[in-house]
Amino acid sequence: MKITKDLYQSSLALLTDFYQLTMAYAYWKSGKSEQEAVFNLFFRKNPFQGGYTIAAGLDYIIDYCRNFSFDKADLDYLAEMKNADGSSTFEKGFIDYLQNLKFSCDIDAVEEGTVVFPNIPIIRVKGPLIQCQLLETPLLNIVNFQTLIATKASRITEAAKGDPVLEFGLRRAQGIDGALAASRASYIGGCSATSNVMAGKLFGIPVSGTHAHSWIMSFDTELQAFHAYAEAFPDKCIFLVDTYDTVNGIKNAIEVGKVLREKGKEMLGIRIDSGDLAYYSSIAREMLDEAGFPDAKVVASNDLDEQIITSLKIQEAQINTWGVGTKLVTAYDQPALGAVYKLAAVKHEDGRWEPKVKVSQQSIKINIPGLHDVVRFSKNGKALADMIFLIDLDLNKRSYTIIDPNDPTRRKKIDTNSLEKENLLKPIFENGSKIYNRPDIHQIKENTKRNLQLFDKAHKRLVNPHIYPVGLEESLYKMRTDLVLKMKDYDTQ
Ligand SMILES: Nc1ncnc2c1ncn2[C@@H]1O[C@H](COP(=O)(O)OP(=O)(O)OP(=O)(O)O)[C@@H](O)[C@H]1O
Ligand SMILES: O=P(O)(O)OC[C@H]1O[C@H](OP(=O)(O)OP(=O)(O)O)[C@H](O)[C@@H]1O
Ligand SMILES: O=C(O)c1cccnc1
Ligand SMILES: [Mg+2]
Repeated sequence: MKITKDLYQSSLALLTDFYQLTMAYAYWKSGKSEQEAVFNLFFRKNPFQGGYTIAAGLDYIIDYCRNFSFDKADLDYLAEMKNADGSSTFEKGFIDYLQNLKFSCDIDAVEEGTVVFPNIPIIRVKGPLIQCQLLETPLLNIVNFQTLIATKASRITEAAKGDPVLEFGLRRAQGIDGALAASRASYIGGCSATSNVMAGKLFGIPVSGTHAHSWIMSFDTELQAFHAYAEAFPDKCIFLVDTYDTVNGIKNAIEVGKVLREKGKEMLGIRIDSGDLAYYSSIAREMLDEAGFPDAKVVASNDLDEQIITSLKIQEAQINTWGVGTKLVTAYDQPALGAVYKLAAVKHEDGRWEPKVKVSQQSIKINIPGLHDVVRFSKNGKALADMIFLIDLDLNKRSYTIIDPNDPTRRKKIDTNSLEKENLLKPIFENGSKIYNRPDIHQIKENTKRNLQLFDKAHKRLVNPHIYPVGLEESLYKMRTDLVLKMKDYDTQ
């Protein structure tokens, strides 16, 4: 079993729901497999009751699509599948079809690190129906998790107000692949480093850490343990001070810090992992300052999340660096994003695109039909609104009206005079060939930072954020409403 990022670079065509394969077979049987279609991947609600979301996962998707093929073992497995009556599930002609299948879709997507909102297409896939369909499950699997964790990391780092946040989650993450993806997404979202060494090696994320209580406990005294650590790592000493008695632990750290200084080395700091973190961090700060260690940092950990960090900031806790594990990598308070992937249009033989809609009792569940794009309007470096529009719309008009897809009374008129506009969907694949230059992980992280600066703090606050306007351009809104009404009539006939 390969457990590295290479996993995404081998054949993973079977990493899909069985129904994608049964639909693929039925598309093939009914002669529809090559019909062109467009699917959009989007989510309906920002996670964590927040006001924004950070897109992540595209790099994995690029690998997935580039390596999209059924290898011999995959095909043998499918050929062996039987129906209840003993007949083959998939006939030989279909297995041969899959053997020759080459990824040939166009994919447009928002770049990783982009701030996104409900209803915006994060990924748009255009191509043969059968291929678009087979991509549904893996695309959702990848984007849902990494986007969720990048968003959680962003919230946690926003709460830390510029202090470094170290991701310590590996031991509590959802399995091996979940841990690796979480470390990657946490870095994209704003964390400074990870304790996960394999993530460091695979993705180029900085690796860092301190030491555990077991190190202290393995010696007769805490002081002996600190001295021994200082011998081994004179340049990397962050002493964990709370194994027995926190105040005494700080005293011991200072004592060893002085010995280090005599050798021309500086203790980096201390870590506190239990008790009242506001109280003990303030005591630590005072003791360190008084002893002549004003540059020594106070690291805190212990079941932290954005709410506790916010509270500790309000209490004026003297914490410089935050170690966050469990609640970050498991997205503890909301374990899934809920992004979906929906058919938006199919192309007919005469070249005409037909928009498609799924009617639902819940208006939030009605998708946005047709071939559309999304543009972000901004002014003087501040984002004002996002507009989802049909791709043949004239983008040089003086003004537009955007309408909330779930509430037609929420509208906004956009006078485009002196506004900057950016198309959020960037071309990634054209006819199956990658045309996108992938940024490295540090550039993606920078993109997150740049994107967040575009948004007013009212949209970024953790509780009851101000809703950022995202709407359908009027003519798209009308087309969608008409189509829903038409499909409802059709149903009741
Ligand atoms: N001043 C504080 N304000 C708000 N939350 C805090 C504060 N200090 C610590 N916490 C949080 O309270 C929770 C529990 O802390 P508690 O004092 O119970 O430590 P603990 O878990 O008992 O320590 P130990 O590891 O020794 O069991 C943790 O999530 C911690 O981050
Ligand atoms: O608290 P998290 O955000 O998950 O961060 C990681 C935690 O992992 C370690 O202890 P561990 O939880 O293994 O043991 P402990 O709680 O008994 O200290 C570390 O000391 C942190 O407290
Ligand atoms: O390096 C650390 O301090 C660390 C690493 C993993 C989990 N908790 C703490
Ligand atoms: Mg713990």
